[in-house]
Amino acid sequence: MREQVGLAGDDLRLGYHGKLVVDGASLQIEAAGVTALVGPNGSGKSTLLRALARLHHPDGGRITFPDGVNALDLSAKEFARKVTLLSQSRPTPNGVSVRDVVGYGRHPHRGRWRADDPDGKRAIDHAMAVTGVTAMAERAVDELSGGELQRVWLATCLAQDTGVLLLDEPTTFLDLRYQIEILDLMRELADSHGVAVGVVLHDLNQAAAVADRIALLDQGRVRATGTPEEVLEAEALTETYGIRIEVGTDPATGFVTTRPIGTHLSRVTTI
Ligand SMILES: Nc1ncnc2c1ncn2[C@@H]1O[C@H](COP(=O)(O)OP(=O)(O)OP(=O)(O)O)[C@@H](O)[C@H]1O
Repeated sequence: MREQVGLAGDDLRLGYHGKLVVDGASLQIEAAGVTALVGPNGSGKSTLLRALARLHHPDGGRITFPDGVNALDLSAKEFARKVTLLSQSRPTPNGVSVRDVVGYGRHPHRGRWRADDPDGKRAIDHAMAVTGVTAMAERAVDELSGGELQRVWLATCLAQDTGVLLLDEPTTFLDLRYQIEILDLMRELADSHGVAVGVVLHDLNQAAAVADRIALLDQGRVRATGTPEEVLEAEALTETYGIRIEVGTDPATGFVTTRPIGTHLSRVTTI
């Protein structure tokens, strides 16, 4: 059984070309839980997630596992056995089959030969099954639709079989069925497999439904962290997003719901 790990960023300062875009952010991605990062465009969500995945070197602060190990001290392979990131865009390889792309996820578990990875086939088959891509296993990934490709990349992350799973807007491109299935899958991974899931979501109602904890980012700072009920609060959301947002409770599910109010349109709640 895979070890249960979480990941914490503490007082992170992150920038581009010498300009800080995340200034002193602290965030915990707890084992056996889903932590959602929400906030307006440009508030620093992707940069923060990429830093936790070691794809963006911090100008300050620490990234540690619960045992105190500094994430930056591990070898690339050791780190890749613990943490994976589904990023917003990846270059699509030409002429490579879905099965082979999902197999990339096994790379950190392989020695010099594929035979060194006895769990590989099971992990790849399982990852393809839960993301609904088994039927397209032999197709070339460059021939897939945006949503199909998104599911293949998610399968690649799942095949990596890490204790920490970071997802940057995983529901983008997906139709309603797969959006809900991926939210369900996140909960299943956290609840049944102890995975620490950190996910960037734009849909506050999806975040409220799936997350144990939410971090609200605002201009490079974590404005609030806590349960959905604590963080999704009308005044803070209205101030953060610059649009009036009403907050209520869905009588059917008990989840917090948010409703942005436009001049001509009000949001239709889908979850
Ligand atoms: N490669 C880059 N070079 C320079 N600045 C960047 C780069 N990537 C992001 N930024 C800037 O860093 C800030 C934070 O960007 P980031 O992508 O982390 O925000 P985000 O909250 O994920 O936004 P979105 O919701 O639009 O995806 C923004 O001001 C953005 O313009």
